[in-house]
Amino acid sequence: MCAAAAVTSLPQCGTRRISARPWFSSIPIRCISSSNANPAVDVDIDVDSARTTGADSSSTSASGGRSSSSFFPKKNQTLELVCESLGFKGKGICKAADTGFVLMCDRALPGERFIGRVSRKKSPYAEVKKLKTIVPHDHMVEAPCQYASYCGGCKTQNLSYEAQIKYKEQQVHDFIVHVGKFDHRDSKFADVIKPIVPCQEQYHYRNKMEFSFGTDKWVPDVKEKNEQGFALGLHAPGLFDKVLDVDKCLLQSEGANKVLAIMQKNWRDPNLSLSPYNVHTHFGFLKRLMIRTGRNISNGFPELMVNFVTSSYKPELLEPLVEKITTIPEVVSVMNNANTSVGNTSVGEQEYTLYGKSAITEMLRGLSFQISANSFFQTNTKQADVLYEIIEECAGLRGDGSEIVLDLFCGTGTIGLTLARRAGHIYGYEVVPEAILDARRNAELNNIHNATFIQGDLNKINDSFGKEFPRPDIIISYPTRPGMHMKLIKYLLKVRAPRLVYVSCNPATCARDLDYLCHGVSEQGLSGCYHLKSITPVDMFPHTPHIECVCLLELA
Ligand SMILES: C[S@@+](CC[C@H](N)C(=O)[O-])C[C@H]1O[C@@H](n2cnc3c(N)ncnc32)[C@H](O)[C@@H]1O
Repeated sequence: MCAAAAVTSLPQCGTRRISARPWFSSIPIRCISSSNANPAVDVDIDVDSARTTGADSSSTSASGGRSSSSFFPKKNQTLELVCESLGFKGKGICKAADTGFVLMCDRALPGERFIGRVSRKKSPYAEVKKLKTIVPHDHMVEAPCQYASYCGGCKTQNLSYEAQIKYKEQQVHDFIVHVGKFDHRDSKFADVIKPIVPCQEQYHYRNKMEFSFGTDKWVPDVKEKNEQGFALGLHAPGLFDKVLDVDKCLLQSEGANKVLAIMQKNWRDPNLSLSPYNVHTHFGFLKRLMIRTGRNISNGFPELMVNFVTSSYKPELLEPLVEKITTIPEVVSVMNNANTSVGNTSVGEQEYTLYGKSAITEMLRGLSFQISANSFFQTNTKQADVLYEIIEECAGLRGDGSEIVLDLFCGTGTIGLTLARRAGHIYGYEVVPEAILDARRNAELNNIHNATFIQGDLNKINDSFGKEFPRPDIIISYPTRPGMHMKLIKYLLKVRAPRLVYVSCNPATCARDLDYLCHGVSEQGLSGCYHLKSITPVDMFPHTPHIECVCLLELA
């Protein structure tokens, strides 16, 4: 078995794209030659050798005992399958009996035996839609949310939390081995991958939810044309124009649910003449409802911001709703982002305060942060505290005020500011100008004077990057899901900061970037210069497939 995935040409973005091939977590793989590889998919796995996987041989399939290379199911073919594990994006990984051919099924959970129909062929695997469960999955629990089985948000609510985190931990391990090319047979490997840090609060942990208004109410399992009617809720999975009407979401705070309930009771009242925005005709007024939960920094009580995203500015139309929702004492801010564009964005061209303050506050690691309607802020505050504590431990600042910290992808400056107390100076880098303004404001709010925030695109850096600040002793890098651009990898390998803390929200691109930093990038003539000291998976979002990781790298 080869633990390495194939390396092919670098696409334009400058880094290998990682295809979401989650099944490799549990099956033997072999390298594919770069000449055979799809140039758009730079890390790929051939499942040819998957015959020995131990897929449940008692399940029937159309394979007839052939190898996976000769077996390829037809579109619409029905198969009886057993889900073996959970992969990337939370899809269930199944294998056709005898062949090991991989089929992925949304919402299939480990241990579940089911009938599935092949919906999509995507060599070298296929996607399956579940038709009927024959034997339920292992570690089954009752999902407390009535929408859990079809809302796109919580895919694993009816899988015990212990099992959820076990599969997340497994995924990180497998990406590190198969994409990152770290040798799991190495005696030190077991110490490098730390146990996943679970989330103490598995419900009501989100401090921000965005609901859509829609003209097409989505009723699950009704094909194509759905029940007509207006809806306020969450987009049906994969359907931008259909909205699942929800009156409660168990991931948001109790206060936010009170707001949602009042909205549901009132917004359709014909006397208010409110219309949801139609994404096809572009008529209609109400686009989105965003509810944010923060905390009053003087008394610690929750405070709520409600943000209406509308297609025009007509405060008189919103007034009756504002009156109703402000009867909830926690509501301290009602905002209106008016957006005339046809795009699906919640950021308005103009922002108006309809009631109270224009920003709410929150505490993180003892610091206060201002959160305005469109500010980026970690969505699980309590677990962000835990994540930042791990980051701080990894950063290992001496605390003598001498060290320079570079906080890449700094957002509103939260990580850097929490480290500033023990650092000489913090330099934060971020592409969104508003986030930089928030970061500067947050520094002021906390009386922090040793932090500088610089706006810039880290995908477009050149050789002069790094001239604005002294050589860093510690670099924190927390990119978005695509991971780091090759230009940034080159900079990191050139500047050789003694300590690098890589925080990731995508274990696939995380593993790729760790491979670059530790083993080099042969196509670019770059040698790796780091040792992976530890990787700590952190569960920030129970019931969803998301996983964060904090990786500590030290100069080799
Ligand atoms: C995962 S968030 C981390 C934010 C922050 N460090 C925190 O802990 O809350 C990633 C951040 O990277 C920023 N970002 C995305 N692409 C970027 C780019 N090309 N250059 C600089 N910043 C970027 C995003 O705007 C976002 O604030």
